[in-house]
Amino acid sequence: MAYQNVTLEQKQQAFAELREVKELFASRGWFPGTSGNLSVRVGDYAANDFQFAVTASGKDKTVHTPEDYLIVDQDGKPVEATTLRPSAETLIHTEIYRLTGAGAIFHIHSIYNSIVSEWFWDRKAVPVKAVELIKGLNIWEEDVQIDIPIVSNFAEIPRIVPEVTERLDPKIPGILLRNHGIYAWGANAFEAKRHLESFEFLFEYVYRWELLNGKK
Ligand SMILES: CSC[C@@H](O)[C@@H](O)C(=O)COP(=O)(O)O
Ligand SMILES: [Zn+2]
Repeated sequence: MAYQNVTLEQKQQAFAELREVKELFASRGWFPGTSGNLSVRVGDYAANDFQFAVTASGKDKTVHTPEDYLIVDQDGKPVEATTLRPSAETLIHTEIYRLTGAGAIFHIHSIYNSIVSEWFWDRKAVPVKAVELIKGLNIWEEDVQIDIPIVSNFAEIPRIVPEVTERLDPKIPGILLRNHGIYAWGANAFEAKRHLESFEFLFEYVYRWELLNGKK
């Protein structure tokens, strides 16, 4: 099927949305050393007619330039001739869109998400029990325990994708890469941001809890 290319208006709107999120996350120190990447979907998931706007690879995400974003297709390939390279991790975005129908996907590296992903690697998931911010993930059961999946962090991104396919839990809007960072998503940028903030709160909570208790 031939996909409709996004219109100029859709593209400008998607880039403006990414810019706003990028600026906020940068102010929190969430893009150290050019790490992190962001995307928003443009078009209709149900009709399988969409593309997405994604951050260009290797850019300093604490500044704004005219070369910060580009539009890619569902295989992660630029839809227009450009010298920009999409994020090196675009294939993870394509797989998350395919599996979830999300409207936005945000990836950041933080000390807390990196440490807990390594600390709980033997379980392949970070367990979190009965912390109020679990509700920020739209999970409302009382005293619930959630397990946030962790996948391997291979240098070759295509090797990570099958683990994402296998381990992604439709109830949990995020997945950790071991000693690397978190991918969080939502129906739109507002929800993806709420999920990411909730995850980061939970990771700091778990880290401090483990430290207090001194054991797994
Ligand atoms: C420079 S450290 C981070 C990268 O290796 C990568 O993990 C990352 O998050 C950013 O890659 P990018 O290609 O800029 O989207
Ligand atoms: Zn990364």
